[in-house]
Amino acid sequence: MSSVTLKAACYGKDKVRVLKVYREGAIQTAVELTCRLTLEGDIETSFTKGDNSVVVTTDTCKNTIYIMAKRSANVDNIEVFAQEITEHVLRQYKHIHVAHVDIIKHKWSRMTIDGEEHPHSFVRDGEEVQTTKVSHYRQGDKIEIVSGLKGLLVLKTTGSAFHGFYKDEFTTLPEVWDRIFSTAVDCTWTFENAPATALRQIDFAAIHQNVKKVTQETFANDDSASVQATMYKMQKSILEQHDAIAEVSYVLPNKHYFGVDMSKFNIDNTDANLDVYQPVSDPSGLITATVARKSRSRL
Ligand SMILES: O=c1[nH]c(=O)c2[nH]c(=O)[nH]c2[nH]1
Repeated sequence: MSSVTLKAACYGKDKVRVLKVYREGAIQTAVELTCRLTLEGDIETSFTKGDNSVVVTTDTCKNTIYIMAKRSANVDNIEVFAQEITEHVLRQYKHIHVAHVDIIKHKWSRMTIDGEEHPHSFVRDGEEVQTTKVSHYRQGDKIEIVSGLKGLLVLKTTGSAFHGFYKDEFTTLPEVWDRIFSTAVDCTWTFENAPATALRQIDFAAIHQNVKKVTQETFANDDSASVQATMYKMQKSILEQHDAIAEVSYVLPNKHYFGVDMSKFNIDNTDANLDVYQPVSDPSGLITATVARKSRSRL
């Protein structure tokens, strides 16, 4: 008898890149995605016995993504497109019990030419991407959706302080009442469990747009005591505005900008005269938190 056991297994195709063009008369729209489809189920024997009869090939996973993209009117709506793929997989392959679809949507914004939106030309105006991970379980037809925005680079030149922190013999950081605050926003939000039919009704695009708006508004308007405190305000606001969201996580690097020391040149670049900074690519601070609703039973 074997002394080992297959504890978990999952496989599929990653980095499947798709561009779908929607044509409505002269107006065209470009949607570019990077997709991953991975499967779980009665696939143990493919690992333990070399039995490929249970393997829906990773090549088929790739083809599934392309064919679903061909058929779908929702490629732009990544949470819905992902659910279309998971539904197909669970319907088609009875021995597959969980289908995971991860999608990254790249930015193609319509060009404005001579003040007019161009019908078929687009520009990558920022590296920010939209993401989703949809996990669809055959048991109970349960669908978990985690969506996100990543790579949104922001900076403010005042309205950020950091003082009153814990000090000991290792502390050298000076307290500041006015500093640069810059971060690359990585935010994910998990949807409340709901029947598959209800999940299809959620306006995912509107939620994405509003999470971005709240993130930017809070970043800009908050008199920041720390990255931690500003982040929590973003999370609280998102949960207050969206009943469909169960929890929100942020990963925010604190991209440091330090004043350049010009004392050797007899130039004052401190306090009220501080206006030349050195951006420091590393190390950076890293602040993360997840905020969820208090369970109703504890209210
Ligand atoms: O907003 C901040 N939070 C920290 O925890 C921290 N630590 C640090 O050195 N600078 C900062 N800034």
